[in-house]
Amino acid sequence: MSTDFIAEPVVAIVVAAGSGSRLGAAVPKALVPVAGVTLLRRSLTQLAAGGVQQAVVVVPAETAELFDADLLDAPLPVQRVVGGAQRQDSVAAGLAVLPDVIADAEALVLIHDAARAFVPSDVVARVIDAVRSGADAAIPVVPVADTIREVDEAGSHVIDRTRLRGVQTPQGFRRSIIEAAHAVLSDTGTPVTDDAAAVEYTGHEVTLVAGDRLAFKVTEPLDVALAVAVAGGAA
Ligand SMILES: Nc1ccn([C@@H]2O[C@H](COP(=O)(O)OP(=O)(O)OP(=O)(O)O)[C@@H](O)[C@H]2O)c(=O)n1
Ligand SMILES: C[C@](O)(CO)[C@H](O)COP(=O)(O)O
Repeated sequence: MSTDFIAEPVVAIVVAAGSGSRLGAAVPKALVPVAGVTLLRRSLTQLAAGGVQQAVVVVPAETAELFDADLLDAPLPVQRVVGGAQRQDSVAAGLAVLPDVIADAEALVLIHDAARAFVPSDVVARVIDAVRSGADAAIPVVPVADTIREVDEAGSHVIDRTRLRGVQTPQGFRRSIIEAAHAVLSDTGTPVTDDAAAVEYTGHEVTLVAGDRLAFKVTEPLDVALAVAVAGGAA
């Protein structure tokens, strides 16, 4: 009998179903080209380089067909699915098709914003390694660069930024844990802004790994200028 260790498969859910209203591009944000390569394709390439083996790509219902050409010859096997009104709905739509994509109940699931197109492959690998090593949830984080103030009715006060972290993606989970967490959110109508908050809501601990400024989220037009500079080419 072979005693070789067979690592669990790694599947990514890449959420690309946002409207991109703050960017205001003529095409869906995930299809915005930077130096000739779309944000979505860049994300898939970085995920594959970091150890992801297949992906579910969640796209907007109104423009779903526009994504087909970009997904031809993707750097890893991809299934396209339509998303929902909020990011959380889009993640849930991706999780819903996982049984069609992968049989292994203990697969690793990475959830990634297509808009974080320049995430370094070593960040992806760190997230995968942390979950493989036993973390229920692993997320990349970076220190906060600005001084931060909390505002309330009484005025505002400064927060100790040494205790704060900016949260990036991909966020990694054991499949059973993230599926159960999103089911609870759906049953209870609980909103979250990321998937680590979902598993935390269901009582799991979140492990932090080192993120990278390059995993910035393309959100506003200025971010495209940064993306072009990072890509080292013309828009
Ligand atoms: N209903 C939604 C909303 C967001 N997203 C995805 O979640 C990621 C993070 O969202 P953000 O970058 O803020 O994108 P948008 O919601 O599209 O941006 P905006 O708020 O400017 O409209 C993106 O990859 C986006 O496509 C999604 O799949 N489904
Ligand atoms: C998931 C996320 O990118 C982590 O920082 C962030 O919460 C997404 O927020 P958005 O408002 O949906 O872009």
